[in-house]
Amino acid sequence: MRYITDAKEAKQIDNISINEIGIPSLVLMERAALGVVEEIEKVYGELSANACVKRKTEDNFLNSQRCKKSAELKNVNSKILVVAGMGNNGADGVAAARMLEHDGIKTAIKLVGNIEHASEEMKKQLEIAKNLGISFVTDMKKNEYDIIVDAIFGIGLSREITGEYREIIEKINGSNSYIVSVDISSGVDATGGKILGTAVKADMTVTFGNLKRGMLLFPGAVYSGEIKVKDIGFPDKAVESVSPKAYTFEKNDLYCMLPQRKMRTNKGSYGKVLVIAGCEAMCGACYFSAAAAYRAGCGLVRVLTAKENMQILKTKLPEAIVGSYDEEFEDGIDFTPKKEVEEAIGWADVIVIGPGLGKSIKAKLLVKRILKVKDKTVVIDADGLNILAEFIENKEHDLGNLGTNFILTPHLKEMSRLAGKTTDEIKNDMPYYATAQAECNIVLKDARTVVGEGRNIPDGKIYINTSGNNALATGGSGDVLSGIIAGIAAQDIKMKPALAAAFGVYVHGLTAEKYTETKSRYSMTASDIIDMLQDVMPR
Ligand SMILES: NC(=O)C1=CN([C@@H]2O[C@H](COP(=O)(O)OP(=O)(O)OC[C@H]3O[C@@H](n4cnc5c(N)ncnc54)[C@H](OP(=O)(O)O)[C@@H]3O)[C@@H](O)[C@H]2O)[C@@H](O)CC1
Ligand SMILES: [K+]
Repeated sequence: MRYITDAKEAKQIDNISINEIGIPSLVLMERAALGVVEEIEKVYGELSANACVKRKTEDNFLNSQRCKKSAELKNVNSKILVVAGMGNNGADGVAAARMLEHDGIKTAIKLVGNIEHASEEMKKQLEIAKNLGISFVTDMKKNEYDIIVDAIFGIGLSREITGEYREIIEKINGSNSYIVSVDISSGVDATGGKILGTAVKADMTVTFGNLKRGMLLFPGAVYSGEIKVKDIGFPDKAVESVSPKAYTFEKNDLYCMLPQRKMRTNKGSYGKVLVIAGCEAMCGACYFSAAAAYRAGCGLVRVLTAKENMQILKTKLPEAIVGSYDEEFEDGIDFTPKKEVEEAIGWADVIVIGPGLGKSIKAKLLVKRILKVKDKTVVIDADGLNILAEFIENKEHDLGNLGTNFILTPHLKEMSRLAGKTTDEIKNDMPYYATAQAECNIVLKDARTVVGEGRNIPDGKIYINTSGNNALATGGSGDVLSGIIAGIAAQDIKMKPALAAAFGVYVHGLTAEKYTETKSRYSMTASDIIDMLQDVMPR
């Protein structure tokens, strides 16, 4: 598990490390600059060997790829230009320039901003650089440098970028150079990922201590390139006392998140998932969800679906207990769920409702019933969410009333209906909409899915997913996710629903990474996601 900080938390960690624990600011800065230099020298080595770097497009931002380029970028004088602002981000850049020169790589510095406003550390770094005779330039010629280091603004960016700052950022973006941003791309808001007027389109960002939210969330993610996190010596004590609200998973978490498979266990030991899904002639979504729950490791899956789907489900997924909710409706539209539905609800540890369920009266009555469940984790997905949105619109329900046992899995459009906001509003502040609107847990799905714990959960966390790729943009992918989350939650009913949801999202993403190691990202289907679970779940 890795912390992700916002601008305020990152500054607090700086502050505690320096002012309370007593690590000198210049010591941290020296390590930060060394971290930048280490990464630059790797790139520089490739450039010197006539390899160059392909600038990324939005589509392949997750996979910054180096490639051969024929353009003649080599310059006999200065190879690297550090563009430095007047704060400590600029100071990191000036320190890095000094170290690059020390290592024999010709480096120049271009200052931006009013030197009278330079921070104390910046003044010190400038003094050292001048004493060493590092060259300063006043102009930045296009394509003169192999590498440009963006050290204009870091986490101290506080407003829209205008004037000379804007001009230089546009010049940097218009160059052919490989661009390395120090700590965060200048122009990206470290908290929300917004672009404050303009921003540097980095090929690589070397960030210090912890990932910043803004470089993972859109649109900031597109401007960050490949991200390298450098440990510059912020003590754990400082990080823990700030206890950042956001986190992400890493591969080694796979082995500690799920309960161990002990020797003397049976199918009853790993939980029971009930999937209420599929309407007449809509069987696929139900199958995907149920099959994924099994592959995610739960012990038993039971399905309640439309009568017409039963045979095909029994054939395609013989492992599942298949029943129908249809019999329950024989009394007409005034029915209340009776035997089979009530019995199945009582049986389950975790319930999924919604995939392919349709919006019929039957579906609405089923959702209404499930919304009353209080004592088990419930995943509401797809049509379940659309029906819930309708209830909310008709004032029959309130998003705020759903308890902490519920996990909603909306994509942006579904969240827009649930929250009564535009998709742009949701898109621009995903952490807020994943946490602040409801008491329940929300899996807000996008290329960078955000999972939030309800607004009233003390110390509620936000999970920002970093696994996966665009191979997941395929029909049925969401149905599979609902099943994975339920399958994980069922194995440990004490696990917080938000944690099960976040881990499910992470595992779902890993399937795409695994798949595209050997196969085309254009070809992955929902069935492939289910199959790949065998390769990504712990052995
Ligand atoms: N603390 C430490 O020792 C360590 C810090 N570290 C490094 O320091 C970075 C944070 O440094 P920081 O706090 O000095 O902020 P930074 O990002 O340089 O920007 C502040 C400057 O920008 C200016 N400014 C802001 N917005 C503007 C705008 N739109 N347009 C124009 N100007 C604008 C602002 O001006 P002002 O608002 O004061 O007028 C001020 O001059 C961090 O990201 C990391 O790289 C590491 O070395 C580890 C140790
Ligand atoms: K920067």
